[in-house]
Amino acid sequence: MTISVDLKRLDHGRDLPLPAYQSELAAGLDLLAAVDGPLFLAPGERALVPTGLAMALPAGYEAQVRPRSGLAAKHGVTVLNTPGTIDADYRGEVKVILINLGQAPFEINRGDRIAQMVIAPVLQAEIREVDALPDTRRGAGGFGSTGHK
Ligand SMILES: O=c1ccn([C@H]2C[C@H](O)[C@@H](COP(=O)(O)OP(=O)(O)OP(=O)(O)O)O2)c(=O)[nH]1
Ligand SMILES: [Mg+2]
Repeated sequence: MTISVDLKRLDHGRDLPLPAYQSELAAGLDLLAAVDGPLFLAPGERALVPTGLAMALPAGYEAQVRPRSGLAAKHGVTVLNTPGTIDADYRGEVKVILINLGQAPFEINRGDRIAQMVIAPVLQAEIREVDALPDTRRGAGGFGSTGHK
């Protein structure tokens, strides 16, 4: 299914290409780093990386900021708060909280594809407080209660 999403390139991202799906049925749009110069992430270090983008999602949708598996597998670099949540009413700059969990410093340059953004439908719940919840077979069992293998 396809929906329209309004994206705005901010001044410091004006020269960067718009995020794009990299294959016909890709789920995520790659997000680019709108940094001025190289940004070095030491092992264990994190950074709030600008994308130079703002957006307006339709009501009923969110955008999820997710890691790229290549960066994670090759360099240990991931999105700290994955999946990051972009609310439909957010008009600020989309930023990516990257963390280097690898053992070597990681360099980010302008235009590098640092994360991906998945547009997804989201429901808002109408919360009703109750005194009792319906019984189930699982009950309060969790956290490995069904076995460990
Ligand atoms: O990876 C992220 C996560 C969030 N945001 C922006 C969009 C989102 O709509 C807003 C708030 O995010 P969130 O609700 O996760 O953060 P918070 O700490 O709860 O901040 P707030 O009190 O502003 O909601 O920040 C990003 O740009 N990147
Ligand atoms: Mg919040």
